[in-house]
Amino acid sequence: MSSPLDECLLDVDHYPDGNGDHKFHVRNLTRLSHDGLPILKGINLHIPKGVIVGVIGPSGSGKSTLLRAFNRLWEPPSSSVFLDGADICHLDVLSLRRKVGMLFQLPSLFEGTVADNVRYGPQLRGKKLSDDEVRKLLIMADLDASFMDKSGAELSVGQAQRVALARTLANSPEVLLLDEPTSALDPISTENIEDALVKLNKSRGMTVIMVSHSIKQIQRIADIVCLLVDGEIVEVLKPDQLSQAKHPMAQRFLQLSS
Ligand SMILES: Nc1ncnc2c1ncn2[C@@H]1O[C@H](COP(=O)(O)OP(=O)(O)OP(=O)(O)O)[C@@H](O)[C@H]1O
Repeated sequence: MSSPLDECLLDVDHYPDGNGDHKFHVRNLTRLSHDGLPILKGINLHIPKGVIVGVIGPSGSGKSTLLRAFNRLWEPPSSSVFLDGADICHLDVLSLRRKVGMLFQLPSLFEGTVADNVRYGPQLRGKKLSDDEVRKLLIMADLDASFMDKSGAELSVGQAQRVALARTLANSPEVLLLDEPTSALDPISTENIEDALVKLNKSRGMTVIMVSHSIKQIQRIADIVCLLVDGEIVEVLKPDQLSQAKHPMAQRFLQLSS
């Protein structure tokens, strides 16, 4: 019997649409720029439930574009991205983004306190989180509950990123998309965020898809790594097998990045 990680390596055609074992299923995902140049060239990928997937590759290879397709920040063509077997183009976009939360490189907090930020998403749906619920979410994001009444403006970038994580977690996402979430942070803040992600993955089975420029970071936390070169996934490897990448551009990228 194959493990979930092995399944990620299999060709998409082995599975019919709606296979329940995968969180995401990407089929022939293609994007052209306004000038007609290919940005994504027919990506095929299965992402099993509950894994941490690292996406790495040279600058301009299409990593952010791929990530943004998963919650329709970029609208993919229909029948190319499936969440739990459902074409995401047919889902209500706001419910999709609650299920598939996203953190960016730089946190952008709203005006008000940390608690106001964390309460934001549920409040849109008419639910007011109690102080206790806010504290729990902050702790889940590896931030001390005493931060609750601080203003967003008082925080360091690393603390603000963890508030942004708690704000995302308040929507109870099943998947977290992360676009270089620690590239603006110092090593200690980076470790705090990584710890929080690993805990969320282990304790809640949250699926995490993370773009990172740091191969070391990917090796620390990812279960599986997708190497994207020039709009194509050229390798899907386990983190300890990265040195075995065969594609010449992937090898060069890995050599220069290590
Ligand atoms: N909205 C857009 N319109 C036109 N071209 C775009 C658009 N978004 C991205 N691109 C182009 O698509 C290519 C891939 O961009 P993308 O940001 O996805 O790459 P990346 O791998 O995330 O890069 P980086 O590591 O530098 O962030 C680039 O050549 C970029 O200029």
